Amino acid sequence: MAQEVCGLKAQLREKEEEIAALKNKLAQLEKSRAASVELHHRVMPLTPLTGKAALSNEDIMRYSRQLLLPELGVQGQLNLSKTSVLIVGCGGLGCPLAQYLAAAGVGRLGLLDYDEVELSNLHRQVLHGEENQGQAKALSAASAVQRLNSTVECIPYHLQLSPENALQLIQQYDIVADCSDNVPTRYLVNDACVLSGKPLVSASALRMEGQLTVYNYHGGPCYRCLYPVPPPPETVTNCSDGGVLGVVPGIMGCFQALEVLKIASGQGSSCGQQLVMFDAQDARFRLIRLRPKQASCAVCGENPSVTRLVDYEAFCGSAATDKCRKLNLLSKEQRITVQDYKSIMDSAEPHLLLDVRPLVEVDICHLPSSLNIPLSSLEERKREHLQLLRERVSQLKHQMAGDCQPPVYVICKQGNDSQKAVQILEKMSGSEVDRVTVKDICGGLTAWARGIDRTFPQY
Ligand SMILES: Nc1ncnc2c1ncn2[C@@H]1O[C@H](COP(=O)(O)OP(=O)(O)OP(=O)(O)O)[C@@H](O)[C@H]1O
Ligand SMILES: [Zn+2]
Repeated sequence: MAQEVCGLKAQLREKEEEIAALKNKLAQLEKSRAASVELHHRVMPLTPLTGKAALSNEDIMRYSRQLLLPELGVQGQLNLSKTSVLIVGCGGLGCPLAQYLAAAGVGRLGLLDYDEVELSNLHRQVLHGEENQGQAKALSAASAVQRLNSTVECIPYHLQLSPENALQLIQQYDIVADCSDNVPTRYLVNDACVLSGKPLVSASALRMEGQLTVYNYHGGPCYRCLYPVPPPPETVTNCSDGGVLGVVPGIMGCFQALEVLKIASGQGSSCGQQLVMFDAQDARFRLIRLRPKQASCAVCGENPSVTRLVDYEAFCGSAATDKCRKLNLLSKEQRITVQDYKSIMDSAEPHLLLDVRPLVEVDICHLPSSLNIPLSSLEERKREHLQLLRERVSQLKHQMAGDCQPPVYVICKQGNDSQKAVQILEKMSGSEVDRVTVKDICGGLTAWARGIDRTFPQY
């Protein structure tokens, strides 16, 4: 019996040593993986990418299923290994794009993003996991991509693409993919690609729709040829305002990967002069023939006025990030803070709280006893909604002393739409709504959740 115990103890010791050795090996592997994806905070000159002269047996096995395609073949695979691709934005489009390019064996991937991973990114930015929250998106994406294919050289840039760094960066890559989410960055990437002579595989996705085009490719148009003037900033919707079904950027990012792979392998893209429009609701793709390259284009035309990168935020009238789009439409007197509103609420002073978000957002969360009239209904002067507003105001009037009118406080998600609503209500005539004092609650429900009630949901 004692002998048996001794034997078991020895076995246990052996296993423990084995586990310790494995743990050690794992730690070393983690360390070397982390080292192989060192984060770049500025643009550095890269060594020229040589690619492979021939495929190894391991390459043949790894890429065997695509090597079998006559459209790709060995030469196509070797071409991929010689190609570098810069991905601008490691979000909903950039993640699937980077994943498929790495899996397919592209030689070098530049992964650029200034932002960090947030919980609300995870439904669509599929290279990032829960444990990556707070980490630079570029690093998180690069680590995931390296796990998938360690033979691909990955260069994560934790910085914002700007007129100061764009040319130096883009000149070092063969193909550029625009996976960003704002108009100034789109013009910046376009101009830098035209000035450096690089094809630009560009896509976008919002709500249930996506679009894709390849610009500046084989004599085709550039982004400016088609959109010489930026849209007014207030007409641009982003994912955090309009929402997006995660799989839609997933499909469009994969589509970008397809076009990049076709260009890189030598097959060429057929999207140089057409716009692909994807409608997820109807499960339909539509192809629209685009107008050709314009002789009058400011950057790629015959007499270009844009010969170096300019100030794109000034040109577009909006910031090159979608984080802080704060409108400032009202005077100080027309606005109150969330703290002011909390005091009004606590004092039980009669008032009307008007929530101007779309119904779908009110269903997610709302403050008690608010009246919901979406901004669009106010803009369209929807009769039944104005009637509702009149009724609520007159009910409240009974609680007021003398002939006083109850004040109306307007709230939305971030305090932009509520300002527009205040302007609309102030312009309304007495026959539409009674004369009332209308004020905006600065920063909306986001400010409420951050400054007053930490348990209130943020989205
Ligand atoms: N000029 C830029 N330089 C670097 N990265 C950029 C630039 N402009 C946009 N991006 C990045 O492009 C990505 C766009 O992806 P996406 O719209 O899916 O993400 P998001 O901005 O995190 O989303 P949400 O709007 O839900 O917060 C973002 O990660 C953003 O940080
Ligand atoms: Zn052009």
